[in-house]
Amino acid sequence: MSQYIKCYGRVRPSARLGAPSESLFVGGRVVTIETDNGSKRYELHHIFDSSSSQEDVFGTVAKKIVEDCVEGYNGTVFAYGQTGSGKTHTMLGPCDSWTDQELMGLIPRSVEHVFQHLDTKAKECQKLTFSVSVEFVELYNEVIYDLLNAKNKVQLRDSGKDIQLVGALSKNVDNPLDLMHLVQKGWQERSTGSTAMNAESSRSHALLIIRIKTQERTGELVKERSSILNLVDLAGSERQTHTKSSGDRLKEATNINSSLTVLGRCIRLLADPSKAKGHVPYRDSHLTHILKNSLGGNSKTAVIVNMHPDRDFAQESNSTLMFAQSCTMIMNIATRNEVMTGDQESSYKKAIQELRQEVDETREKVRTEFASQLDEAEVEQLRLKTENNSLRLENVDLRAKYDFALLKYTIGSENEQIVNEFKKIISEFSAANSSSPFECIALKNQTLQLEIEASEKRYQELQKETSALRNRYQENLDATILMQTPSAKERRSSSRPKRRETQYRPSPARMALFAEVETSEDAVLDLQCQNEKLSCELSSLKDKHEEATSKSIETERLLQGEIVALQKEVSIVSESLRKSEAVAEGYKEKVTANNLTLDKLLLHIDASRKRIAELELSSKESENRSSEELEEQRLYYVSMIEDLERKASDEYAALREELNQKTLSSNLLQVQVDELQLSNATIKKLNADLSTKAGLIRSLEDSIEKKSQMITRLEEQAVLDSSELSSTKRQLEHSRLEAIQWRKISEETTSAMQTQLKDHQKDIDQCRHKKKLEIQSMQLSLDNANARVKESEAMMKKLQNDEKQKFDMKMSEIENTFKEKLSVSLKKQEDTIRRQSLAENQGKLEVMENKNRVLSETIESLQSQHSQDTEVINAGLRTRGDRVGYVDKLRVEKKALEETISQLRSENDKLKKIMRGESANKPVLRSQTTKP
Ligand SMILES: Nc1ncnc2c1ncn2[C@@H]1O[C@H](COP(=O)(O)OP(=O)(O)OP(=O)(O)O)[C@@H](O)[C@H]1O
Repeated sequence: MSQYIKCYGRVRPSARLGAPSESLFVGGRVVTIETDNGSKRYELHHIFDSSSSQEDVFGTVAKKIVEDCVEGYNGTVFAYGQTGSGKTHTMLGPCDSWTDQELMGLIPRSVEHVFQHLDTKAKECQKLTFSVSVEFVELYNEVIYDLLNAKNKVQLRDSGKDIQLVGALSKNVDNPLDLMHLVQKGWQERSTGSTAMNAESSRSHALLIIRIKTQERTGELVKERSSILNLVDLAGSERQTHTKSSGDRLKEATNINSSLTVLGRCIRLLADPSKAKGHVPYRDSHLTHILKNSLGGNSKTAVIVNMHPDRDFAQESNSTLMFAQSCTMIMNIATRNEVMTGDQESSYKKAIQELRQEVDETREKVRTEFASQLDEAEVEQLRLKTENNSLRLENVDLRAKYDFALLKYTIGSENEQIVNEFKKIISEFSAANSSSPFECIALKNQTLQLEIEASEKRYQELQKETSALRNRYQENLDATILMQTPSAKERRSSSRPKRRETQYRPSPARMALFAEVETSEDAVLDLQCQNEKLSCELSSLKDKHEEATSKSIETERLLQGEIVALQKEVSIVSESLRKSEAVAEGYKEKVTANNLTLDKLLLHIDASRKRIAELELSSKESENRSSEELEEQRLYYVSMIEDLERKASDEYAALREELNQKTLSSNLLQVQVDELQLSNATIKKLNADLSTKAGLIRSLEDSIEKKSQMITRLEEQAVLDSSELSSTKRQLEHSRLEAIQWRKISEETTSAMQTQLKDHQKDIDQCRHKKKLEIQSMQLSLDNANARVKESEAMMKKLQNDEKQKFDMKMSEIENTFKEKLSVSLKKQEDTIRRQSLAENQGKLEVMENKNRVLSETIESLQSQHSQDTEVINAGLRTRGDRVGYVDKLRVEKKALEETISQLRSENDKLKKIMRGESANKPVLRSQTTKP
């Protein structure tokens, strides 16, 4: 991670008594300084004014660096400024204040925070162990002293990767108090002195080095992190005139100034991008050498520049601010110092297994919770059912009472009383069933109905009575009429008016009858009145009934509506329940689907990780192979060239010796020439080998190209994976939104699922991030390998060309000199040999010719003897046995003679060969000498 050095300013309170004359004006990130040459404006990461607290400074400057240190990044904080500007105040705090929560400086706060953060991490992760060690040194007059060990001298060793303090005591600590005790002890040892500006001025640069190591175990995987936290309090950067120093103080100041000058030089170079990659003179001073990694290296660095606000120090403050400005331009590349050991694959597998187990456990928990809630709901349902049953029973009881009352009522005895009793029961009933108005009204209705029926019955009875009385009255009336009406004779004589009237006098029985009729008529009238009253009552009752009926209908309607609404609600609720069940099912399915996707993703991640590992392995292998091969080739060629050089020089020496001594024969020279030819052939072969190796390198490059393509494909795959992930995320989000609408259980399930999935998501993101980092690192290593291969190839080619050229030149030189000398000596030798051999062979030839002559003479004599013998044999050997014996004897003799002849011939041939050989050697030698 590359980032610029963070630079902060801090202005101390004015030291002047009375009216201060300040030259520094702070405004957030900007500070304006008024100098003799006008006002200047500087912008840093933050400027702390004189009212800023120690806590503010620590929180802004060092807290994050300390936390990053615990996470494996190197960190440095150093204070720069003129003497008395508040560097020690900022870094350590006022004298003996490191237990004062308000005044303690950056070092005690950092120490406390390191342990706090480590403890928190250890609590979060049970398998985390850590160790903290501390070194404390000072740099005084360009010598490093150990402040923890009686100011022993310390040497610097630059391992390339980091700077080691050889001879410095490193103390292990496990709590902030112990560490601060060491710091306090060391600080007392520090070189201080009194100057004109500070009674207790630091005359050395103090370096507190805290080394943090953490080890985190996840399954088989062990993650080891190590980091260094440098807390530096520099000596004052002032000019000598201000300190009014002399003697030792002056020497100290000169040394301080020289080291700070080197620091300034390094920073100026690092701040200039065109020069930053060039040579930076870190080694010119111990201070810059120790801070090498903190300036443009592997560290997260913060600089605090301390300043006096007073006008007297404006120039110093200005140069301090210029230093700070340069620091803001320095780029550091901080990387985590982390090493992973153990079986990564199995640890990942284990982690996945643990996650799966967690998922299963959460699922089981949700399931049991859901089941318990269902049980509770069932119990509640049961309770309601029993309550309902008891109410029903009560209702039945009341109905029985009501029926009894009704029976009594229908019997008709004590109507009013029964009605009252009935009403009482009804009211009781309605009181008991206050929750059910519908039933109450129905009962009231029924009561009224019964009342009406009773009234109707009474009315009918009365009507019957009335009709019976009316009949009786009619009968009586008819009888009276009969009695009053005269017979036909009488009717005829009825024309006689008054006489008959006056003559008719009713009998007493008839009079009684009349009276009875009159009473019955009165009774009928009474009854009619009663009847009318009753009909009135009836009509009013009917009205009431109708009213009650309409009311009951209305209520019934309302209740029906309510029932319908309730039923609807119930159906909605049951529907929603069904839906939520379906949704829950859907969730379950989604969970399983998500799990499957997760599994797939994990598998995919596994596969890609394996692929990456394979690729890494193969790239490493190919890298190793190519580097090994190149190394081998280089060594081989170097050895070959050396061999050849050696051989050539040996040969050259031998030849020179031979030439000087002139004793070796031309055959040996011929052999050497042949060897040289052979070596030429070997060189050609080597050239051919080189071309094949170049082909091999080209094929390696191809394979690297292929691998990089594969990496891009993997990256594309990762992008695809991420899109897949985002779609899964969207799905999950949608599901979550759906889930919010439903019941609490579903919400809980969803939230549980969400947290679960978030965790997975986090894991997946982490895995993706790791994968990306791995791919990046692989890419980097591949690029490096490519670059190295190319470099080594170019080097090899150059080397080969150089060596070849050298070799060719040497060879041609040797060849030329050799040929020159050889041709001269060969000519001489040839002449002598030719002369000698001619002389020798001439004599031998003569001898041989003599021998030949003798032999041919012998052959001729033998042939003549043979013819003579044949004649003798033909004449003398008469018997077959004689002939055979003689022939055998002759054969033996012939054989012996033939052997002698063949010997002589071979001798002759040899001589001829020698003769011919000499003459055949001549052109070869000549051709060698004349060849270019
Ligand atoms: N921000 C501040 N608030 C209060 N007092 C301060 C502050 N800064 C410095 N001082 C006081 O100023 C005096 C000098 O400060 P300090 O010793 O820290 O300076 P220094 O830069 O370390 O000097 P030197 O380089 O000579 O060691 C001390 O008495 C200190 O308490």
